[in-house]
Amino acid sequence: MKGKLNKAPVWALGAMSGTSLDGVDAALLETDGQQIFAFGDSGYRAYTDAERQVLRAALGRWPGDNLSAAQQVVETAHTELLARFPQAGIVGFHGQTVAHEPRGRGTHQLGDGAALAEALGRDVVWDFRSADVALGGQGAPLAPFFHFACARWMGATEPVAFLNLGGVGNLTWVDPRKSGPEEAGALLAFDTGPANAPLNDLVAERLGLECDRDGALAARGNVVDGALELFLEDAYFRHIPPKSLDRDDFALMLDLVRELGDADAAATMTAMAATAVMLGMEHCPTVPARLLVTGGGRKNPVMMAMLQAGLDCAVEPVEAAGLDGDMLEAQAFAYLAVRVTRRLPTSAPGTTGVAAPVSGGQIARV
Ligand SMILES: Nc1ncnc2c1ncn2[C@@H]1O[C@H](COP(=O)(O)OP(=O)(O)OP(=O)(O)O)[C@@H](O)[C@H]1O
Ligand SMILES: CC(=O)N[C@H]1[C@@H]2OC[C@@H](O2)[C@@H](O)[C@@H]1O[C@H](C)C(=O)O
Repeated sequence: MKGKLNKAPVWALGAMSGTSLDGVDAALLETDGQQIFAFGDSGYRAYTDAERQVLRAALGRWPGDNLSAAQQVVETAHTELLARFPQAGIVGFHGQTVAHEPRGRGTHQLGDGAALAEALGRDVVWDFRSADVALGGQGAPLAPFFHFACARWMGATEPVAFLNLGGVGNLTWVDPRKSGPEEAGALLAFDTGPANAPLNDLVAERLGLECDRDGALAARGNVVDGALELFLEDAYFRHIPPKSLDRDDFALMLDLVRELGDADAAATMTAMAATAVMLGMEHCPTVPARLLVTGGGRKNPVMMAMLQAGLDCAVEPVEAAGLDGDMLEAQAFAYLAVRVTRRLPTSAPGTTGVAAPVSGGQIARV
């Protein structure tokens, strides 16, 4: 009887606080840990400017540093948002990545799952990345197993690719004809390069803006080839995936546009993000039928046009396939939470470079 119950779909609530530090996304998903049965309500809780400053100060810090204020920000924002969704029995809590060095000190997500479980009175799955890193994987990206389920849900019959343009960019090539996400050759995933984070930092520093909304600034500028070429010389682009990045691994690219006017600097940084994706696409086993774009960067028409101009496949927001590009990552952590409770793998050699499929995550029970 227990085994039978374990296969039933459940409603799970996923929460993601991404590298662009804008806020927390939460979304409900009905799943058995393999198939998507239904998408549910979602919500967003922005960080205040004061909270964002506290989080920024925590970037690059590791456990043992005094991070109690930042941890409190993460836990309070999540508790406030997640309490709005009493429907879900289980919560998938990613937390806030503040440092990521898979070949060095590890990976660090702020937020204590046990504290959140107690505050919400619900079981919380958390610490999704550590086990993969401990076993030699990159610990990221983790959304690819969910991308496989999305491709199946869409009815895809040939390879498709998902691109997340968040603070960092990450690409997943999916072959939906494979039996499952852990099968060899089903997935290839990796971080492509910086996406919005350095562009946000540029416009914040120069103009006090949160982002280059709708690509308005980049649209008025010209791409400066010399700066773009210097950026593309970075060895990261030649590394064979899987590979992953920390938010600020490319922070020095701000120096490459330091002498440029605002519009040219924005256009050049937008081209840097788009060209990094184009180079990433060359690593895919086949040209996918379509590149479905999720994350905030899909709302930047300049970035999207540059991608379409440089690629041989259709470049479309995930909404073209019936998905929600603002919530895909939150949904992914709802999906992964159910997989963890059912001891199904959450990463594999093709997604993080881990030697064998691994089921990561800890479960904090109430
Ligand atoms: N209308 C818009 N025009 C241009 N850029 C936008 C727009 N809306 C959002 N963005 C960009 O998208 C970013 C937010 O993207 P998203 O929420 O996907 O990132 P994230 O989840 O925090 O990052 P990651 O996926 O790396 O963890 C914003 O910080 C901004 O740079
Ligand atoms: C260490 C970490 O938090 N990485 C994030 C980051 O943001 C985008 C990209 O870099 C991706 O690798 C990952 O997030 C998504 C949700 C993932 O794991 O799939």
